[in-house]
Amino acid sequence: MADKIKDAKIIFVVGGPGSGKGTQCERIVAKYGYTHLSSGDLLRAEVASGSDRGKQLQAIMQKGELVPLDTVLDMIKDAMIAKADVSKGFLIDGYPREVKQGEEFEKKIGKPCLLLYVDAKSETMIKRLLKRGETSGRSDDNEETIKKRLDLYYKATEPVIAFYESRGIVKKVDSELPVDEVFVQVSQAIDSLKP
Ligand SMILES: Nc1ncnc2c1ncn2[C@@H]1O[C@H](COP(=O)(O)OP(=O)(O)O)[C@@H](O)[C@H]1O
Ligand SMILES: Nc1ncnc2c1ncn2[C@H]1C[C@H](O)[C@@H](COP(=O)(O)OP(=O)(O)O)O1
Ligand SMILES: [Mg+2]
Repeated sequence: MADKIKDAKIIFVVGGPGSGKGTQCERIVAKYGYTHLSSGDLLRAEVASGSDRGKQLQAIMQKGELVPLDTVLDMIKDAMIAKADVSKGFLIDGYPREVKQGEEFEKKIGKPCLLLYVDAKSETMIKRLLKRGETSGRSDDNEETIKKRLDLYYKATEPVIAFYESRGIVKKVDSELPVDEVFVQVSQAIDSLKP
């Protein structure tokens, strides 16, 4: 099982909260048929299940903090194994959020061929998240938690981009632009991958 995943295309999708990762992933799924796995969505599904573990996760996420590495990585790995037979490639959205997460992923699962860096200004991300918060029902889309998520992004997640830049696999897209125009850049990044 794990061997099958090793041969699959793995794309990390990294960017600040509200930068537009989920939006672009949806478009990628529609055009390229890749499997979209969002660490945040997997965690929210666990919260929705009402399990004890879900309750612990909810408390952490509401504070804008990172849940334990092993929890997220196990969830992603299980979801990848479940799709290994049918997937043309995996979009790993919202992971890694710190360099250590990337290192552990590579030890346990495999190497990414691309890191898609979805870049937007912090003012833009705040504006989008507050707007999303009007309808998302997400307990972390409020002003106080947004500020914490942004701080943590700059502190813990930006170093992830530098880490993979040294490996030459980072493609940055300008997510200040309208969704369609961002997706033109995303498509170019994906089309440039070797088969
Ligand atoms: N390029 C864009 N221009 C304008 N609004 C955008 C753009 N990309 C995303 N949004 C909006 O910003 C919000 C956050 O996008 P989302 O894809 O959920 O971000 P993330 O998954 O990175 O948190 C959503 O409400 C989305 O509709
Ligand atoms: N890889 C990861 N490691 C630790 N915590 C994570 C995680 N991915 C998500 N979480 C937790 C903490 C985040 O603040 C919360 C929401 O994540 P998300 O849905 O990816 O946010 P967004 O798409 O707005 O960037 O879930
Ligand atoms: Mg998202």
